[in-house]
Amino acid sequence: MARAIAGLYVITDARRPRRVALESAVESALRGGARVVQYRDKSDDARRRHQDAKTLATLCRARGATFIVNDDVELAVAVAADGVHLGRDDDDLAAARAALGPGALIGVSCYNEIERARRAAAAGADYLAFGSVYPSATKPEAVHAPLTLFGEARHFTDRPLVAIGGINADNIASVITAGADAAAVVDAVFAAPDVEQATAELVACGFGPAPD
Ligand SMILES: Cc1ncc(COP(=O)(O)OP(=O)(O)O)c(N)n1
Ligand SMILES: Cc1ncsc1CCOP(=O)(O)O
Ligand SMILES: [Mg+2]
Repeated sequence: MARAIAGLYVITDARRPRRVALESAVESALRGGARVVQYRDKSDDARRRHQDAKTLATLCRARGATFIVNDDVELAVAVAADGVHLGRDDDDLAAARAALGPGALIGVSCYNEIERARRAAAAGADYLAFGSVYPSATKPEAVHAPLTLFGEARHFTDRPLVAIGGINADNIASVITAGADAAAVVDAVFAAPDVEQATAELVACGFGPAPD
């Protein structure tokens, strides 16, 4: 069943612009064990963004994976995504909830700010993301978020906690041990020469063998 925020959470890389390549890369990530897919594309090519998001929404639905659109509430509604991810420069949570409805999954970036997480949880966020937990080549300007935030946040919310930023096979176990329910990655999956194998390795290192 779709809609859970747990396990390996992969985020697409708009530096790989072709739709067929994008679709096949995401398909490989799903075969490797990714459970959540976020479509992240900062371009202003609305037509491509709509086509890509529609393609990935269909793919994720068929595979039972959760599909999230980054930033763009309108696009999430248009392609019937499972939800949207919002940061401090994006729509606010109440507006997104009004547009997407009570069943949508709305994730909120909390950076390294525990008070922002507390407010987002109280306002009804469905998951909270902290990062960058390690230096990120995808977003080198991101603030550093210490792993202690996951334990702190667990005191006031039972919502899923997501770690993001510079996560790879060597360090993914550390973020799960710290209390993250999901690990979000771009490069560790989509910059890998073999996307399926890289995904499977991350899943094995972070979440252990799949149950029978
Ligand atoms: C799962 C997840 N966590 C954090 C982010 C970052 O969101 P934001 O701060 O809005 O930055 P951009 O991704 O929009 O550059 C994310 N996208 N996903
Ligand atoms: C969107 C975002 N926000 C904080 S780090 C990051 C990028 C994560 O990408 P990578 O897994 O390649 O470090
Ligand atoms: Mg954003």
